[in-house]
Amino acid sequence: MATKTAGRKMLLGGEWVDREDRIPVYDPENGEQIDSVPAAAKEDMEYAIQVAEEGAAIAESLTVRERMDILNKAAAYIDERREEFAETIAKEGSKTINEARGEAKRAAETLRLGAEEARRLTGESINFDQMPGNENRMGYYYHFPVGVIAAITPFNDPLNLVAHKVSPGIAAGNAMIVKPATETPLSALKLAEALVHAGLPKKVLTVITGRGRDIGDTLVESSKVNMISFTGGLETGEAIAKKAGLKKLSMELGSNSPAIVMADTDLKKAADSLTSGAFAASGQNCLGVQRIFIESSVYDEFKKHMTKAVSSVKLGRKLSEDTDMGPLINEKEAKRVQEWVEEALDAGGNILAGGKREGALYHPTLLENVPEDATIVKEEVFGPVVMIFPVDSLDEAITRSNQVNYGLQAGIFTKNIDAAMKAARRLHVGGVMINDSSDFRIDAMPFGGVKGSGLGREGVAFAIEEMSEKRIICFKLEDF
Ligand SMILES: NC(=O)c1ccc[n+]([C@@H]2O[C@H](COP(=O)([O-])OP(=O)(O)OC[C@H]3O[C@@H](n4cnc5c(N)ncnc54)[C@H](O)[C@@H]3O)[C@@H](O)[C@H]2O)c1
Ligand SMILES: O=C[C@H](O)CS(=O)(=O)O
Repeated sequence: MATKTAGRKMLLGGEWVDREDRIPVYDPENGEQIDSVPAAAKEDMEYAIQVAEEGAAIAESLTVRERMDILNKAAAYIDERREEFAETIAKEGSKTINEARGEAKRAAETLRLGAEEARRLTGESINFDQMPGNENRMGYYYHFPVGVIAAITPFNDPLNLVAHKVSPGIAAGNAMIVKPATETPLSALKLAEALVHAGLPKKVLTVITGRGRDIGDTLVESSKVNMISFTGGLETGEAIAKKAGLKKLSMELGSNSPAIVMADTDLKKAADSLTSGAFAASGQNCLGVQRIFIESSVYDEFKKHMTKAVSSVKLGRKLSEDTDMGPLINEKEAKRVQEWVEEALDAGGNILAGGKREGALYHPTLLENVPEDATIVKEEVFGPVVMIFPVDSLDEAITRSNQVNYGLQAGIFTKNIDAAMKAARRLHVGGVMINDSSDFRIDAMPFGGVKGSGLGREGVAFAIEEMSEKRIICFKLEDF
C-alpha cells in the first residue's frame, strides 16, 4: 500500500482547517489511497455559508484591477507548477498525464479569461427619451454581483471545471463556496492554494470537502446562497433544482453526443477524430462521442477505419507518456459500462473492438447493430464505448441524433456546406462542430446544452453574466 501522505486540509472561512473524520482519496488505477481530505459536517457547511455572506461584501469591494491581478497571478501560479497540478489530476482521477497537462494548461487560461472579463463587465446608457415625456431623463445600467455562489463540481475535470466557476465568480465580485467531487477533491484544493497565494482575501473562497449526504442539502437549500452553479449528472441536477428554491441556477449536465459522417468526407480522418472524441478521459467526458451515424454507402469502409483506430488506442499506466487511455473513476463505473454493453449484445448488438474489463479499466469499445431502445443508446454511457449506425440520409441522421433527452454538442463530417448548415440548424444541441467531433471546446466559447444537458451557458464571458445582476440608474433632471 502507498504510504498515506499527510492529509490535506480544506479551506473554510479563510483558514486551512482539518477534521478528524476524513475521506480517503484513491488512485483508480490501483485502488491505492493517495491522500485524504476532511469530511466536513453539516455545521461546517452552515459556518461556510455564514462566512460567505461576509465574504460577499469583501469580494464586491475588490476593485476590478484587484480581481484581475488575483486571477492573473493564480494563473501564473498554475503555469509555474503545471506538472504538479497535472500529476494531482492524473493520480486522483482517470486522466493520463498528457490529458492532465492539457487540463492544467486550460485551467490557467480559464483564470486569465476571468481577468479579461472582469475588465469588460460594464453596462451601457439607456435612451429614456425614446418614450415621449422622458426628455429630461438620462441613465445607464451596470452589473453587480449575485452575492454567494455555491459551485458544485464533477470528478472528471477536477481542476478546469472548478476554474470555470471560480474565475467568473470572482471576476464578478462574488463569494464562492466550492464543493468538489468526493472522488477528486485534491485539484480543487490546489486551485484554492493558487488563489490564496495570489492574494484572494479571506472569506471570499471556501473549498469544502465532504460527503454529499452530509453537506449537500445544507448548501443547496440555504436561502443565503444566491446561486447554484452545478456541473454533474442529470439526475443530481434535477434533485438539486427541486431542493434549491428561489435562486439562480446554472446547470451543466449530462450528454449523449452524436456525430454524423457523410459520404463526401475523408473517412479515415473522421474515424481518427471520432476515436479521440470517444475515448478522451476514458469516455468520462460530457462531450464524448457516443453515437455515430454514417451514410450507408460508406458504412463498411468507415467501419474498417473506425475499428482499426479504436483497436489502436494505447492502454497503460496513467503517468506513462505514451498511454492514450486510463481507467474509469472506479471499478463500480467500469462494471456499469460492462453491464450496459452486455445488455446491448443480448439485444442483438455486436462488438467490433474492445468489450473487456480489467478492474476499473474498460477497454475502448466499438459496437454496431445496437437497437435504438438499448440503455447504452438512450442514456449517457460516460465511459469508453462508441456505437456506429448506418443511415440512408442526412435527415435520418439528424432525426436519430435528436432522439435522446440530451443536447450538448454534436459533430458532422462533410464537405457540403448545405449539409453542414442543415445540421447546424436542425441538431437540437448547444453546439455543432463541423468537421470535428462533438468533443471540441475552447474555454472562451459559450458552453452548455438543451434538454437534459442543462440550463444556461458557461464559458467565462457567459458565466460572468449569469453570476451578475443588472441595476438600472435613471436621473430625472430639471432643465438641461
Ligand atoms: N455539461 C458539462 O459541462 C459537464 C461537464 C463535466 C461533467 N458533466 C456531467 O457530470 C457527470 C459525471 O460527473 P459526476 O459523476 O461527478 O456527477 P454527479 O452528479 O454524481 O456529482 C457531481 C457533483 O454533485 C455532488 N452531489 C451529488 N449529489 C448531491 C446532492 N444531493 N447535493 C449536492 N451535491 C451533490 C457530487 O458530490 C459532485 O460534487 C456526467 O453526467 C457528465 O456528463 C457535465
Ligand atoms: O466533461 C465535460 C467537459 O466540460 C468537457 S471539456 O473538458 O471542458 O472540454
